[in-house]
Amino acid sequence: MAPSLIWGKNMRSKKECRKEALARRALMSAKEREAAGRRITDFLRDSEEYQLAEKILVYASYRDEVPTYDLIEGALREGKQVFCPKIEGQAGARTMSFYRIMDPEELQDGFQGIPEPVVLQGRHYETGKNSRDLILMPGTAFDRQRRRLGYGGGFYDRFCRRAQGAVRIALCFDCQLLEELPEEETDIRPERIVTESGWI
Ligand SMILES: Nc1nc2c(c(=O)[nH]1)N(C=O)[C@@H](CNc1ccc(C(=O)N[C@@H](CCC(=O)O)C(=O)O)cc1)CN2
Ligand SMILES: Nc1ncnc2c1ncn2[C@@H]1O[C@H](COP(=O)(O)OP(=O)(O)OP(=O)(O)O)[C@@H](O)[C@H]1O
Repeated sequence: MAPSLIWGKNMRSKKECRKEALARRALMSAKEREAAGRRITDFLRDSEEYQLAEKILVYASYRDEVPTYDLIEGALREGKQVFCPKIEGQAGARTMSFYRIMDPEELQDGFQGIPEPVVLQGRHYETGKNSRDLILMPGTAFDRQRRRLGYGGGFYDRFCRRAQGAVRIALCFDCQLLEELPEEETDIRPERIVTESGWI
């Protein structure tokens, strides 16, 4: 069955939008990325959502994504519980779970070379009553209506549906913002987006 699309006139495909935003992100220098990452981290730390959250579900950044290692270390130092995503299951039936880490060294290269948490007893994040838990979402492209595209796995869309009570904030460089993204009914928008220029 074809997915139901809320498709405007002349709207570009998700694939094209991803490609454009990723190409723009790749043009940032390491220095620019680092400086922008620091500003994003500072904005986030100042937010009520971050300060109130006891549990933070955060992607472990890889390649040229908005860096999250300072955030992870800071949150651990402050005594927050930090969980990172892991892709589990065989092709065709992959799902995303989160596992608690106590130290960034507990992350090891996993799915597609992304750093993932080691699976240990008692570390699994349970979706259910998740009020005040904070999900920090990665993404490839965003727009000002807070539409979001990831790498195309649908992992965050599926996970966020199960973690209804949690607050969703996406981390994004300014250059990843496009005019208007296509959206499917299953896409879940973050409640806020933070870039190096501030909040959307
Ligand atoms: N740092 C980080 N961790 C994360 C995510 C993320 O976006 N960033 N994810 C967010 O979901 C999940 C991993 N999702 C991924 C989904 C697809 C591909 C990927 O490489 N896809 C192939 C082609 C896919 C296709 O054929 O459609 C590619 O891009 O070449 C990578 C990661 C969980 N962990
Ligand atoms: N809750 C869901 N139930 C069933 N299928 C879904 C759900 N969410 C997304 N999908 C499907 O998964 C596929 C990939 O979705 P999409 O292109 O939106 O991923 P993405 O948002 O880029 O990736 P991610 O969420 O992993 O960052 C699409 O075919 C979409 O219809």
